[in-house]
Amino acid sequence: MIYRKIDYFLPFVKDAFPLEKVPLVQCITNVVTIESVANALLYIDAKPFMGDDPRGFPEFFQQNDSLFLNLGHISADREKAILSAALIALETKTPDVVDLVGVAGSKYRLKLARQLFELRPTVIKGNLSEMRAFCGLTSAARGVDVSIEDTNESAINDLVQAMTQINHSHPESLLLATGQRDLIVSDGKAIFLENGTSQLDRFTGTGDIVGALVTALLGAGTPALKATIAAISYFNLGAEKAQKTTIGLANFRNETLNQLSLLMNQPNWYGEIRGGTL
Ligand SMILES: Nc1ncnc2c1ncn2[C@@H]1O[C@H](COP(=O)(O)OP(=O)(O)OP(=O)(O)O)[C@@H](O)[C@H]1O
Ligand SMILES: Cc1ncsc1CCO
Ligand SMILES: [Mg+2]
Repeated sequence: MIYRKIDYFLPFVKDAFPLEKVPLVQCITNVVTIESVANALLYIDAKPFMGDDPRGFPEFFQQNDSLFLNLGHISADREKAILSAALIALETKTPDVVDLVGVAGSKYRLKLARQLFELRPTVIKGNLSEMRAFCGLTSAARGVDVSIEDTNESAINDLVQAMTQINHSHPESLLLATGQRDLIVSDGKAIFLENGTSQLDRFTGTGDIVGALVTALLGAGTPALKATIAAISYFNLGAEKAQKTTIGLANFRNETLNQLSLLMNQPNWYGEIRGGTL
């Protein structure tokens, strides 16, 4: 693990915000956090569209700039809709992000995730426990959150190795695993980021929001690695700021979301990025 100075990260964050254009981001996402995801997109000046009915897809895909597919809330119908949207994204070269919510504890989600991966999403992401399950490693997760046992040094090393192998056979897709330390594997390169605060584990939808922010940046024309590093750093540095001025989780949540619209006005918002290469 080599820590890198801010100069290493500058090309990935410097001009990422404000977005170059206002992207229309189509989201098929879970009902738990759908409103937070839509508002988070609006706060960074993207346009959300929660269009999940396949009857609308031919029209939606003429308008959208990118697609967010989140497995947090699945039914037989939604599974069909997600697969059909991923196929159209491949055909129309619409950049897309697959969020592996719940794959660690749900075999049919894992099966769907593998099917979606064959359709070459631009980015595939999950928390550390979800990404372990996706890579075929044992995962200690219960439900949708990271399990502490999946976050120690040796678990992280195994995961980076497994992600690198998968990236080798599927070079079109960037892999992202989130948690206290975020891991990114793309083009054979492995990068880690360490911003954020432990309270981010204590309100729901943080991973969903990060997934949607990556999707918005892709929709604005940002390449995958830059979109991923910029989205995570922007969200996590906003949360660090929120933590300093709030008491209580509901206020922290509110201020973290508030920072999505504010942080970009600070010229050096990325100055405190911590991370490096693996
Ligand atoms: N303990 C932590 N310390 C610092 N940052 C964290 C921590 N846990 C999560 N984060 C940050 O919070 C964001 C969401 O990551 P997390 O792994 O919690 O997603 P998730 O489990 O998919 O969330 P959800 O399922 O609630 O949407 C990421 O940007 C990550 O870096
Ligand atoms: C709590 C929860 N359950 C299914 S999806 C979801 C939101 C976090 O992704
Ligand atoms: Mg998640």
